[in-house]
Amino acid sequence: MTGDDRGVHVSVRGIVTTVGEERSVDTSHGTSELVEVGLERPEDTPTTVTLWGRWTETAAVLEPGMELLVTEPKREEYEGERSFSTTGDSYVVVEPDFLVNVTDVRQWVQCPRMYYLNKLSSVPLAYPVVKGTVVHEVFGDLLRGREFDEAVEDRVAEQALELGLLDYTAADVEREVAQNAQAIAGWLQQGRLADEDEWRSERLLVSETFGIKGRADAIRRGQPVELKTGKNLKSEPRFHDKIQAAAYALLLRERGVPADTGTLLYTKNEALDRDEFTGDFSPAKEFSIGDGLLRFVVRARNEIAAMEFDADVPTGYEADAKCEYCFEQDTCMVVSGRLDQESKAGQIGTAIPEDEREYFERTYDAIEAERDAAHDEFVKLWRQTPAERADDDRALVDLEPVEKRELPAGRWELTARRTSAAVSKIREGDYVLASDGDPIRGHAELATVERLGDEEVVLTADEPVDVHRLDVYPSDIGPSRLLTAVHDALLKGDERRKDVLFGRESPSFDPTDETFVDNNDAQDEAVRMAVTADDCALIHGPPGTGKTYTIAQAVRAMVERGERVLLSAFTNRAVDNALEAIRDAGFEDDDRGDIVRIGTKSGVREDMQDLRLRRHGDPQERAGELEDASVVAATTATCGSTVMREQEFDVALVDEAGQLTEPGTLAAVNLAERFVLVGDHQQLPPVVRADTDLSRSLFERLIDTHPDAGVLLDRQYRMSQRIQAFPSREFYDGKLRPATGAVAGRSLADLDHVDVTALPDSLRGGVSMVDTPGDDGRHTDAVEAAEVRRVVDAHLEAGLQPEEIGVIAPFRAQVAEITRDVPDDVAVDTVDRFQGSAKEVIVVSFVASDDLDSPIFEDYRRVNVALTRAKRSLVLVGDSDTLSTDEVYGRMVDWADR
Ligand SMILES: Nc1ncnc2c1ncn2[C@@H]1O[C@H](COP(=O)(O)OP(=O)(O)OP(=O)(O)O)[C@@H](O)[C@H]1O
Repeated sequence: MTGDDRGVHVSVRGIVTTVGEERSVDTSHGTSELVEVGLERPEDTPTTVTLWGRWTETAAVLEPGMELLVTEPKREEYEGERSFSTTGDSYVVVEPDFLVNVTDVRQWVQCPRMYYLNKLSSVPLAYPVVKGTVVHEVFGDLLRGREFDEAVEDRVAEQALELGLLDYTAADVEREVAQNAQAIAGWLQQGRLADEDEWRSERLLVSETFGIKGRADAIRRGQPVELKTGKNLKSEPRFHDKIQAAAYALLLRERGVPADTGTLLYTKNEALDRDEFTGDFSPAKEFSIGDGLLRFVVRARNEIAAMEFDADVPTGYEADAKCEYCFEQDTCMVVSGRLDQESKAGQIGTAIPEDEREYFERTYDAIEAERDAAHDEFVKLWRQTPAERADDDRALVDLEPVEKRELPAGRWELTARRTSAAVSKIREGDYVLASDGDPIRGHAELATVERLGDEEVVLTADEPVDVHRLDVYPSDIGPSRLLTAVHDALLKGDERRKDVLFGRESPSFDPTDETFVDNNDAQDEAVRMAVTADDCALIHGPPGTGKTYTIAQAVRAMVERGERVLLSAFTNRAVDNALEAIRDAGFEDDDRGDIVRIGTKSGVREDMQDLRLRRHGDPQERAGELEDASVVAATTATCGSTVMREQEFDVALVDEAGQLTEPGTLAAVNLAERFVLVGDHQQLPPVVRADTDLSRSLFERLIDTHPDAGVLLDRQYRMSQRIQAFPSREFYDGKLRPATGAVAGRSLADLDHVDVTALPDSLRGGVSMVDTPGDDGRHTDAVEAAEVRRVVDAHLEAGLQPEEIGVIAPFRAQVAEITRDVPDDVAVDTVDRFQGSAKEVIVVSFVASDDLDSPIFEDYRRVNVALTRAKRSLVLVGDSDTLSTDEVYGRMVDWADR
């Protein structure tokens, strides 16, 4: 038993070991089916649970290894053995930690194949979808009391970019949306007259019992309301629409709200011409939600969870769906044909080659593993205590609500005071769960972090909430976009491109003897390859070798040739750095074309805001700005967005390619005829949650497969020769050299404002080791932190400016410990956040007193990044004995200690 044996919410939970045959038995209520399931329980004895009646349908999808939860079971003792069986109140949940979206359940009920297709290829840019979004937003606005015309106008303007790309004018869309919204407004009005309506819009509901999550369009007097922008002239809502409302009712019930009625609002009904049709024109259709329907929802959800357990592919035979009436039939047949899958609709076209199918399946599984890992993050919202969440840097706790201010459009600005200087992953611009202290069972709202100061945090949200806690919102949009990228590359991609990606053909180049960079041969060659590549070019740039500079020269040369360029990178920072270099190269002055930066306000750096494409406004203007731009810059994640997937480029240039997964890279390169990847696979690898081969970048694989398409930038403009020596030898086969004599000879003594004689002898050598015994802290080391502070102070006293000094530590806790006592302008951060930047002086705190069990040591590439941030002086602080237990770090200590 988990939880309280005698409590109300009793349940039995375990891992399935055996699934018996279905049997019929005669009971006092007639004949009934049953299946016995063996369960292993982590902290209890193994047991058996008998699933009765329609729960045998769930038993049919069960397999050993799956986790099973049965609520409200009956307990039986027989000859000392305890067993369980379902009761009339029970729910049976397969893999309860796998969170299925309500919209997925709806789709699955329509056709399991449709659910699968939707996973592979996210929603394309299409007018009905955009209009649907606008109507939903207007609905929310009306609920919050916003004025009708203003809401329609503003929400249409918000979708200007999408609408413009689809060639719709604002006036046309406003007219149509107004018609749809009229139905809602009228219906709302009736409720208001009765003066008993209690509404709230867009509610996020996550169920820890049923493994379901979703956002209900609205809750009215505790009952779910779903909006559909279609018509329905029958008196009953459509079955799959009912399923959606019923799922929300289930989640509300879990919270103790007695939801038993669903309402579907078909907004188009009111807009129809009544003379043409006969039928039920009322937009709102209510239906009652009984236990049978709720159990149906859970069984459908179980089918999805069971299928995802071993990443099976549904065939469509699972459902009664009629393929000939399905508007997805063609797509379904094409996907079945290309991937040689069995499907009810049948196959058309020829299958992609064996190796591509194998790649597809392997990558699909790896992405699904990422999705599972994202789900684990959700589960932590209720499994971990607030303190554990805070320790994991995934929450800010102990906030005190200060103010709730209503904003003009009915949204809210929420201010809370921070009671500690705790660190977390939460940043300005992030989407977070703002809650009263319990993000799952309490009151929680999805909110945007507008400002995050040391004292205060300011958020905006649809509804007011007393903010006591913020949690990172574990979105799974990432995996969905990755799947789409793989689908687009393999099923829709160009054949020649795939020949190159799969190593069947070598990339070709169209030679030119033009010179692009006159003082650096490797850079010159890199730009030449980038400009003349028919398929792809790979630029390997170790630290400080002018990757950004090379990218700027390449983009300039490409635009000069009349090409349209997509400039992308893993992080916003790299995108903005590249743009800065392009501007520095005089791009705009030459009037060669426009640059457009796509990103959120908080994601884009201040000095690039003028390039940022605004989304609000007139459709034709917004779309024109994007379509006319000769350079479009965005992160690779944004390249997977609906709008970007519609764009076409001659060439995609992707920076930080060593940090991108294969599908992450494909999201950008899918949009262009040819591509250039720039990166360094000896620095940080792709960040992935699950241990799969997604952690190897496409860049690294292609450098291996097509060495001739690659070029190494071998001259670095950053580090003194003394600093460069070790990383060059260990990580770049000794090929890295200083670009000039001046770079080679760099030292603190060159800086006019620095008096080197004021530094202790031990810190004058360019690379130094400060040996500390350390303390026993796991994530912090106070002794080491104190030493780091002394080193920083010594440099400040010698005249260095705080902003010329950087400190790198492996854990955020150590970062916080050090930050407390050094001046604000000294940058203190983890390796991951230091990649791509450099300082005159870098101090590295290793926090290793007993073993090398820390993120910085997981991978030599992290240490490489840490060591190569320094220009003139590098100070390593740590326990040299512990460090020397590893061969590479032993050599590092010898080098530093020289
Ligand atoms: N060919 C060149 N001639 C003169 N200066 C150059 C040249 N290439 C690069 N530089 C200079 O070297 C410095 C480092 O270049 P850049 O920032 O492009 O390096 P990077 O490889 O992008 O660095 P990181 O490793 O941090 O990504 C810059 O100040 C840049 O202006």
